[in-house]
Amino acid sequence: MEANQGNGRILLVDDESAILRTFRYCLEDEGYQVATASSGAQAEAVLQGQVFDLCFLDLRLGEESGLDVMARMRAQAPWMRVVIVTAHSAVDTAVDAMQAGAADYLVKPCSPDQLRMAAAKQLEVRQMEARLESLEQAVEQTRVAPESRSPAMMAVLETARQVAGTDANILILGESGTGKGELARLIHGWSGRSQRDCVTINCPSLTAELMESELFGHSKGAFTGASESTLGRVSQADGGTLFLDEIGDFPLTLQPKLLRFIQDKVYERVGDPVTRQADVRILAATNLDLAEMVKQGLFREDLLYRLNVITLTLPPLRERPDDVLDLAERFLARFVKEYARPARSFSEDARQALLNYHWPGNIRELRNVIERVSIICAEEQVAASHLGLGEPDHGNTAPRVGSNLSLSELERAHIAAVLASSATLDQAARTLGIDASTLYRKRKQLGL
Ligand SMILES: Nc1ncnc2c1ncn2[C@@H]1O[C@H](COP(=O)(O)OP(=O)(O)OP(=O)(O)O)[C@@H](O)[C@H]1O
Repeated sequence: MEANQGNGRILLVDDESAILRTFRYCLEDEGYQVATASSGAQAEAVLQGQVFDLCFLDLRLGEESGLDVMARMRAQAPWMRVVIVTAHSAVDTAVDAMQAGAADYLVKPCSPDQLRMAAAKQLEVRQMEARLESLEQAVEQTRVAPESRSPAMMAVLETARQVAGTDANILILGESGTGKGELARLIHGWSGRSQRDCVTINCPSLTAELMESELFGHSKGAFTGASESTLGRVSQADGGTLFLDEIGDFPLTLQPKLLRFIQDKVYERVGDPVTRQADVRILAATNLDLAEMVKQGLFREDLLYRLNVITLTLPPLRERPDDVLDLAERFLARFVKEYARPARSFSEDARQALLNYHWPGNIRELRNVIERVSIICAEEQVAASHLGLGEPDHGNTAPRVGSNLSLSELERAHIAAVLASSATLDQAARTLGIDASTLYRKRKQLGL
């Protein structure tokens, strides 16, 4: 519980000024930031301007129904934990409040120790909740240590390590599937910010309006459907790192607001004029040619110069032949363990096939191929025929409607062909008749 010492923002709501004063002194002594309100309306006004992790709420606020006040506060700040403060005689109402979403209750009069413990307990939960998302992302896949025998890759890793500890913004370039997201998470892990979150935003998946509220948050009622306030990714990344994946697809109309945030570290939530600050290190990645996009008026030059203080370019897998077999072996070991399958090694012809293939989908494609082979290979040794890698044939063997293909194979081939002939993801999505976020997910899913 000591981990929370001094690290929590607490709102006290009570109509008795003596209680507010005593609670405040006790909690400020612990190093917490404390604000007070003596009515529901005042509490809501305070919540408009500041973010709190925890609220101690007296349900008896004059004429107002404490449960209504709690419901309004929870809609405004759903992340905030609420502890009900109640007299012995009103424990029943506290129990109702807990059913309505309060985290705990405290019976008055309480000792300073009881108050401190109640605060520490809730702040610990709040902190754990905030970290859960990033941890889930991290454990989703056991990451293979970033070892490489390729000189180009070794140079990138070396520079990445050197600059990780600075707050310089980094732009990571490379073809799709080369591991840009992976490198961003490594840089965060090597930086002094690793105890805080590395928050990722996938730029193509959102329209300008949704992106603004995703990034900066919004207040309740800011637009139709905004029934609850949200904190926004920038606030979530405070003290940590914000990774803007596929920055080339960041909405042009929103680029000035991102630029201002990167320059001045200040922002406003949608529908809320209060200017807030966040200390966030920016990493961005793209497989697009941003300089060319600047020339075409599709990307702001000033934003590009803010993002690319350091540029790291990941080599495509076909230029890392030394790493292909190492990676393949590591993926094989991992997937056969995961699926409890018999394959243990690659035959000589399989090794040759892995080396001869061009890997247009880079590490992502290699990973998908090895995952598939781990499942289908019933022998100890994987043969070239299991891998099913032929050089891409530009002759007349392209999948055709009505040929001997499953629906998903046909879908994959069609999406790949449309992507190859489209200038942007948006254009490809329009041709395919799906929205960009669906296309984005499908690309990842199909390893394109
Ligand atoms: N060094 C590595 N070791 C193991 N797996 C890796 C490594 N680098 C990347 N991968 C895996 O390859 C896949 C693609 O990586 P990642 O998403 O980071 O690529 P990307 O360049 O960001 O792709 P895109 O541009 O499509 O977003 C992921 O499944 C990732 O886990």
